[in-house]
Amino acid sequence: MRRITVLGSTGSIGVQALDVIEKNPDLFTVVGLSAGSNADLLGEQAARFSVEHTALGTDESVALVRDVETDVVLNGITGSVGLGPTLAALESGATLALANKESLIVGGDLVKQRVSPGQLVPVDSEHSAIAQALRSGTASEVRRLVLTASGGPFRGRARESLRDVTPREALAHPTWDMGLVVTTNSSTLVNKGLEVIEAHLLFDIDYERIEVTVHPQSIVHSMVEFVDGSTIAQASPPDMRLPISLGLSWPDRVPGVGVPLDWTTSQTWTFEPLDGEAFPSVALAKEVGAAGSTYPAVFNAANEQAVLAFHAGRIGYLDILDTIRAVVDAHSPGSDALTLEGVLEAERWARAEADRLLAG
Ligand SMILES: NC(=O)C1=CN([C@@H]2O[C@H](COP(=O)(O)OP(=O)(O)OC[C@H]3O[C@@H](n4cnc5c(N)ncnc54)[C@H](OP(=O)(O)O)[C@@H]3O)[C@@H](O)[C@H]2O)C=CC1
Ligand SMILES: CC(=O)[C@@H](O)[C@H](O)COP(=O)(O)O
Ligand SMILES: [Mn+2]
Repeated sequence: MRRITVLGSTGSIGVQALDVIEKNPDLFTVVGLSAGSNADLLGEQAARFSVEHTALGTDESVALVRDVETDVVLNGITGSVGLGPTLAALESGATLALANKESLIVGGDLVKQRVSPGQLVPVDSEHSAIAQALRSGTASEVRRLVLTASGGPFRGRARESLRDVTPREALAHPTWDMGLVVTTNSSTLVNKGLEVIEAHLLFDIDYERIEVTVHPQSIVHSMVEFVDGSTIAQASPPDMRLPISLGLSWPDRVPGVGVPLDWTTSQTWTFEPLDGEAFPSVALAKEVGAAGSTYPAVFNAANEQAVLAFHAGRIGYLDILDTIRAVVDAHSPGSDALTLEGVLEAERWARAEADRLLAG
């Protein structure tokens, strides 16, 4: 029986994780829950799972992770505020099932240095797919990683045609039902850019050997190409409960957690190149990833500010990418080795710089 702490239990990942746990009472028990501000739902969840320890906000989430003995911490918080809880989870010695990709991306080596072998299990669907595919080979046999992208709701559109799209249109994801930030990021392809950096950090593969292909059906969740020309892909209908369950029970699979593909009906899976002119975010993310230091933190923080401003109706859709680019260009990182204070300071600067540009 694994004891699970779910951070961000009131969100999309958190609610689906509790569904997996509830259906598998012989495998999992919940010992801690946290949310940002939704105290009502958190209270209901605590009552439903008889959980004694709950937390609201980042500081309480960190304390929860430190104080409550647990086998697995699922970090389902959204945004780089998840960094403190991620570091606390690693320090606690528990397995970290990581949906909160932002904490790995902004923390970079600071996070990696704290990870014991096998301690971090990716929950993001693409990275779970790669981790599953890598069970069939060693890292030295990998030629490249190929991340799939749905292409989002604006796939096939030219950049200029996106100037007046609304928040509602940006939230109409074609295949996944997710929280506001990651859904918006899918529409701009910033999510895929973040995921390229995440893949580099998780699997130690150079950026030149990480590619993105657009796969609108979101059935193949990513692929590993090996040195002999073999490619192993992981495929399943789009349902996060599968990678969440693997995060909670790695390396074991949870029987019945997902519905398998139906091979009795016709289906078509398509793959097409990413339109880098309409969606420059992946190329920009590779640039900031390769630059390293505090650049990924600045990229992410500028995006978080711009996404909030877009949903508040303060800026247009194309301003999101323009702002990220301008903030990244204006950034000059300190020359010293990456420190937590350095990352937090770079983030503060990037948020202020983004807000200044957006207000203008
Ligand atoms: N949803 C999905 O299918 C996928 C999500 N991911 C990643 O998983 C993470 C979560 O995404 P998603 O579930 O969609 O997001 P949601 O917006 O649906 O949920 C976010 C959760 O984080 C909580 N939260 C926000 N701020 C804080 C804070 N300061 N301290 C503690 N908890 C906080 C929210 O609480 P409250 O409700 O109180 O605001 C909520 O429980 C993101 O990093 C995303 O990129 C990755 C792959 C797929
Ligand atoms: C389900 C999941 O992992 C999301 O991060 C997903 O990747 C979003 O889809 P796209 O970014 O490919 O549109
Ligand atoms: Mn993903």
